Amino acid sequence: MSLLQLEQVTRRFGGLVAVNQVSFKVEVGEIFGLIGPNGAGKTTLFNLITGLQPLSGGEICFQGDRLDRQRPDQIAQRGIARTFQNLRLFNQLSVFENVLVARHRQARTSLWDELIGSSRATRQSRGDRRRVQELLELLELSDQADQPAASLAYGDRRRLEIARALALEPQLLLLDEPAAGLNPREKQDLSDRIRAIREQFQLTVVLIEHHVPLVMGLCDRIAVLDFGQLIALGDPATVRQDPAVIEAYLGDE
Ligand SMILES: Nc1ncnc2c1ncn2[C@@H]1O[C@H](COP(=O)(O)OP(=O)(O)OP(=O)(O)O)[C@@H](O)[C@H]1O
Repeated sequence: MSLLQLEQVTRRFGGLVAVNQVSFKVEVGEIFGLIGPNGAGKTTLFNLITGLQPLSGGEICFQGDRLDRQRPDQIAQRGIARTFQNLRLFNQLSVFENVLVARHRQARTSLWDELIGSSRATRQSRGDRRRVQELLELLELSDQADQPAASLAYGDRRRLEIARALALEPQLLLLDEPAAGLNPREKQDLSDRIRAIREQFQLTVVLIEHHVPLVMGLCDRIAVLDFGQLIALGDPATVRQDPAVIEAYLGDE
C-alpha cells in the first residue's frame, strides 16, 4: 500500500481551478519532489493534504485511510507534519521553546496530569526536553537554543522550522520551499541533511522546491504541476527530458 495516495484531487477558488484532477502516489521512504511554475498549485496541494483547505473533488488517502474529511489536528496526529513557505515560528520564544511547544502538541499526558505534577507528566516532560535537545543537535541549533527565534540568521530559522516539524514525530514530512533564500553552500547542506533525516527517522518526504538542481539531485521521483495539472511524473532523468516540462518550467531556467 502506498503511504499517500491522491486520486483526482481538485480545488477550485471561484472560477479558478488551482488543482485540477491530480492523481499520484508517494511510497514509504521516498523523497518526492513537487515542482512547477509560480501559481501551479503546489502549496494548495500541501494545504489540501494537511486539511487546511477542503477539497472541491477527489480523494486523499494516507496508509489507506481517507484524510480529506479530517481536521488539520487529526491529520497531524496521523503522522503528517509540514513546514511553510513563509516561516511560522514563535519569534519571541527561544529556539528550544519553539521546538518544545511543537512537542507538546502531540503530548500523550492530560492537562490534569500536568497540573497535579503526576509522575507520568514528569516523565513525559523529561523525555520531551531530551528529544528537543536531540533535534537541536541534529539540526545544528544547540548553540542557539536559548536565543529568541527572531534573532536567528535566515538559514538557521529554516532549520528550526524543520526541527519543529520533526518534533511531531511524523511519518510523512512536507517541506514547502525549504531552500528558499539559502546560499549555494546552505542549499547543498540542506540537501544532505534532508537525506540524513530520512535515514535516521525512516521518514517519507515530499518537498516543494524551485531550485531545480537541488530537486534533481535529491528526489527519487518528481511530479510536475502546471496550471493545476499534473504534466509529468517520474525519476529526475525522465522528468528532465520531458518536452512538456521543458516548455512549462525547466525551459526558462
Ligand atoms: N485562498 C486562495 N484564494 C484564491 N485563490 C488562491 C488561493 N490560494 C491560492 N490561490 C490561487 O491558486 C493558484 C495556485 O496557487 P499556489 O499558491 O498553490 O501555487 P504554487 O504553485 O504554490 O505557487 P508558488 O510557487 O508561487 O508558491 C494561484 O493562481 C493562486 O493565486
